[in-house]
Amino acid sequence: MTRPITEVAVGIILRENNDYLLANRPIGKPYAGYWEFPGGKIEQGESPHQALVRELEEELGIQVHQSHAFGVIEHDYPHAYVRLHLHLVKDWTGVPSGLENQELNWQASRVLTNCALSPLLPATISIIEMMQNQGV
Ligand SMILES: Nc1nc2c([nH]c(=O)n2[C@H]2C[C@H](O)[C@@H](COP(=O)(O)OP(=O)(O)OP(=O)(O)O)O2)c(=O)[nH]1
Repeated sequence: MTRPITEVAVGIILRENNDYLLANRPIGKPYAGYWEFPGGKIEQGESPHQALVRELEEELGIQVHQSHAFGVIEHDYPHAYVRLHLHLVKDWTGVPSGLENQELNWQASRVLTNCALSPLLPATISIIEMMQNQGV
């Protein structure tokens, strides 16, 4: 039997000095306490960009003006088979805050071994590797 696919929009939010933002998954979600890129499930009829605009306003209180597709990766978790639509978000305004009580942290380096945050979601590790390989 094929598993349903959960479509997810993932924002690689970059600030002017090129740091990227990670968030800690809040209690109550699968993999609570793991670090991830902000984002969430795409609702029916939404594009990944539209989902990001909604999710990043809800979770962080920031306004996304533009985003650019960066790639798609899939991951088979025990709780779900997910397809992550990765978007680079450079054009945004506001001050990110953890509106769902999640901790936030800006990271400077794309080198995985230099990421001070642990644990990372398995698919999040692949995203950081992609960023490094593609010189983001
Ligand atoms: N946001 C995000 N999700 C990721 C990453 N890596 C990764 O495997 N995922 C997976 C974990 C989850 O199974 C799924 C995202 O779903 P979610 O539960 O966070 O979505 P949501 O905020 O819409 O949650 P919900 O409360 O509406 O259920 O994607 C990542 O870097 N960022």
